[in-house]
This record gives sequence, structure tokens and C-alpha cells, in this order.
Amino acid sequence: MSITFIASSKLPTPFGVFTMSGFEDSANGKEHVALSMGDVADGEPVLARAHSECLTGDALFSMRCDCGYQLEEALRAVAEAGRGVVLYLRQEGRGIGLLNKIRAYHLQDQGADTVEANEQLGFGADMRDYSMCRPMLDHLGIHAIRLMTNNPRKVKALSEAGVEVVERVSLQVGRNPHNDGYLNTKASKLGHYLPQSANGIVTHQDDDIADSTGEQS
Ligand SMILES: Nc1nc2c(ncn2[C@@H]2O[C@H](COP(=O)(O)OP(=O)(O)OP(=O)(O)O)[C@@H](O)[C@H]2O)c(=O)[nH]1
Ligand SMILES: [Zn+2]
Repeated sequence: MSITFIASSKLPTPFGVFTMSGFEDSANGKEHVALSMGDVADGEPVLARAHSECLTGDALFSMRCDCGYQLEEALRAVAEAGRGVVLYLRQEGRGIGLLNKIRAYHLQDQGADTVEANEQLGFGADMRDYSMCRPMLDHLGIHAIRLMTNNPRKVKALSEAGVEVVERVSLQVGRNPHNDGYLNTKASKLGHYLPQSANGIVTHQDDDIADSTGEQS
């Protein structure tokens, strides 16, 4: 993995003015972005989100997933704290790409769940790679984070990449009738920490790191 910092600029948003830093992965041409705010290089743990691209949720207002809601909440939380970072990672569709995600959605429209659809297309349930995060954070002077996520695999992947995750901060927003089944599948098949739904999904507890959610059982 070869990540190169390219340029930075201001990015005004409804939540506040972020610094946008652009990075290129020369191995595959992917362009990743970090939106940061405040003094993130002071050595204290930084409120952070590693957000995987979801064109449909992040830009097209899709209610099939929770991505857009999570992105908005993460940016708002960073702005309210006055300090933090959102890494926007270009690994659409859990790494299978936009067009394959649309193929997967087509299968889901016919009854498959999100994991089954990936598998029917010949992909793993989650093809993502988080190795770009460490060099992006290093560039910003960030070495310890409070990670906003419900995904235990993401915590593990970042930790294994050498990022110190001192706390997992729950990011449960945007549940609606269109994504209820999707969120239940994430909890039951992918291990996400999400609350019990009407379908009786059992949530999991992560004992390894501090957890700020409180509501998990
Ligand atoms: N293949 C596939 N990808 C999806 C689907 N729904 C959302 N995605 C992608 O999944 C990624 C987001 O992953 P999620 O599983 O929603 O959440 P997460 O990042 O694992 O966990 P959080 O940090 O809690 O958000 C984005 O890249 C989306 O484009 C789907 O049905 N199939
Ligand atoms: Zn999404």
C-alpha cells in the first residue's frame, strides 16, 4: 500500500469548516480524503470515523442503508467537539464497487440478504481493506483515536494496522423501515453492535477496548 499526500484545502460545510486533505493510493489509483478539524496533532486521542464510500447513501439520499446518516452524524460530532477527523475511504460497496453493489441490491430486491447477495455474486461478505488509514492518520499527526463505528471488524483492522483505538464510540443513527432488515443482518451475520430490533437480534459485547455506548448487552 502506497499512500501519498497530494494537497489540502478548506472545506466549509453546514457543520463547520473542515480541512480537507487528499491522498492517492498509487497501487490502485484510489483517491481518499480526510476531513479534519481542530488541533488533531497534539497527542491526545482524536474523535475519528473511517467511513467507507457509499454513493447511494452518502450522496443520493438512499434509505437502504445507514451510511448517509452516519456520515452526517460523524461530521456533526467532530464539529461539535471542535476537534476530530473523518476519513472518507473510496471502497464503495464494502469493496466490490458501485456496479456490483447495484447487482447485489438487485438480488436483495428478490429476497437475498446483504451477505447472501455478495456471496451469490462470488464475493466475500466484506472485501474492505483499511491499510490506507494508518498513513493518512500519520500524515495528520494522529496516532490514537476514539473510533465512531458499530463494526468490531473495523476496530480490529485499524488496531492491527497500528492505529491505537482507545475507545469505540457508538454511531447508531438512521434506522428506518427500508434499512431495518439490512441492519439486522449486519448485527447477526457481520457482528455489528446494533440494538435489538423487532426481529430479536442479539447484540455482542466487545471486551477488548473501552466502549462508550453503555446500552449494549
Ligand atoms: N456489497 C454491499 N455493500 C453495501 C451494502 N449496503 C451498504 N454497502 C456498503 O457498505 C459500506 C458501509 O458498510 P456498513 O456495513 O454499512 O458499515 P460499516 O462501515 O461496516 O460499520 P460502521 O462503521 O458502523 O458504519 C459502504 O461501502 C457501502 O457502500 C450492500 O447491501 N451490499
Ligand atoms: Zn450505504
